[in-house]
Amino acid sequence: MAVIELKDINVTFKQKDQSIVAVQKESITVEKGDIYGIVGYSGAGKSTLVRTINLLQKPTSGSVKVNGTEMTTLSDGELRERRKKIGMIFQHFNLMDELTVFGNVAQPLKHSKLSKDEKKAKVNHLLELVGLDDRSQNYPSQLSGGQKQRVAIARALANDPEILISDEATSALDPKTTNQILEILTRLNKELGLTIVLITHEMQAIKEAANKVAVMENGTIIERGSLLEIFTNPQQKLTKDFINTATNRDEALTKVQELLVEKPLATDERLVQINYVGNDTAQPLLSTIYADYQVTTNILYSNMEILTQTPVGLAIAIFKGQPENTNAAIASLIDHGVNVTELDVKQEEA
Ligand SMILES: Nc1ncnc2c1ncn2[C@@H]1O[C@H](COP(=O)(O)OP(=O)(O)OP(=O)(O)O)[C@@H](O)[C@H]1O
Repeated sequence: MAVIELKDINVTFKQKDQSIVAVQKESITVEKGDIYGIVGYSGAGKSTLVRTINLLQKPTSGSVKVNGTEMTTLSDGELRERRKKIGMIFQHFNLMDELTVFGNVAQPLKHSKLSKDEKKAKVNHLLELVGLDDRSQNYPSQLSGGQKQRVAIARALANDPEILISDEATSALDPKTTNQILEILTRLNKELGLTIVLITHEMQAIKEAANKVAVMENGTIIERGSLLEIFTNPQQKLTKDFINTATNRDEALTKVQELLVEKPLATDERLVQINYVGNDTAQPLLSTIYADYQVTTNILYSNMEILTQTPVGLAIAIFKGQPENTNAAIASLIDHGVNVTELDVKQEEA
């Protein structure tokens, strides 16, 4: 079931002497239970597009449906009610410094019909959900960045939202804390059936949490698909760049290239990148190419990820053998569904 349907969204910001097109005729559908990642560099239009979901940003034109209701034509009162069901978290947490952790989480419940005791129980339950029940009387200044973001998550859940929008929520955090936050979001997605839209400039974060991905550039989505599709068969250069960073392939290739300056390839050696998906890992196949073609494999780097329950592997290796044998070995690997790309020793390939 589609929970969010953005259709033909345009957002243009008019300034004195120019207009900035932030989102250009873009559509996106988010199904219930998705963790939908939107990745792109700063200025791509991610926040602007996503802020149209709760009309924090009014689209210049286009339709915004949440659970089938057109949001752009609601009265102010109706919109206020609907917005309560769409929680948001941000890069800089946006907590109120003068309120305790408890006070911050209780803030959205100020006008709710719950009794004082019910509110208290609810806030304590939310703090338990994010593992901060022992810090309820602290002030934000007494917390780490990761803890502040956990308070922000608890606050975003106060009105039992169906949708959580995470706008660069992990961008100010170190990698370990980022993973803790992403684990919390993944758990809330599973346990509460929370639909999450995750905006980030880091494909790594998408890889950890999302099941669907859209890549955005210059106000448009240039590529979209399931996490597995995007990681195993990216089409656009920008998508490939993001993935190469997220799988540490870029870093590994730079090291390999440095190594090859010291010890260049022999004439019967070739540098290759091997990609495979699924359970029949490339490993046994690489041993068969020695038996069948007398081509030896020297693996310089390898990385395996489990993406939505599917193993996805990447290796950088040197094949050594007679040229015609190496060609036949590569053809055989490709026949078996293993993707083999010859790498330029000096320069990065697109
Ligand atoms: N209120 C505004 N007035 C004018 N221009 C704006 C406004 N908000 C965003 N823009 C412009 O719209 C474009 C898209 O910005 P947006 O914030 O959506 O990008 P983003 O991909 O979310 O990047 P970031 O993560 O840096 O916020 C940018 O060129 C930005 O300068």
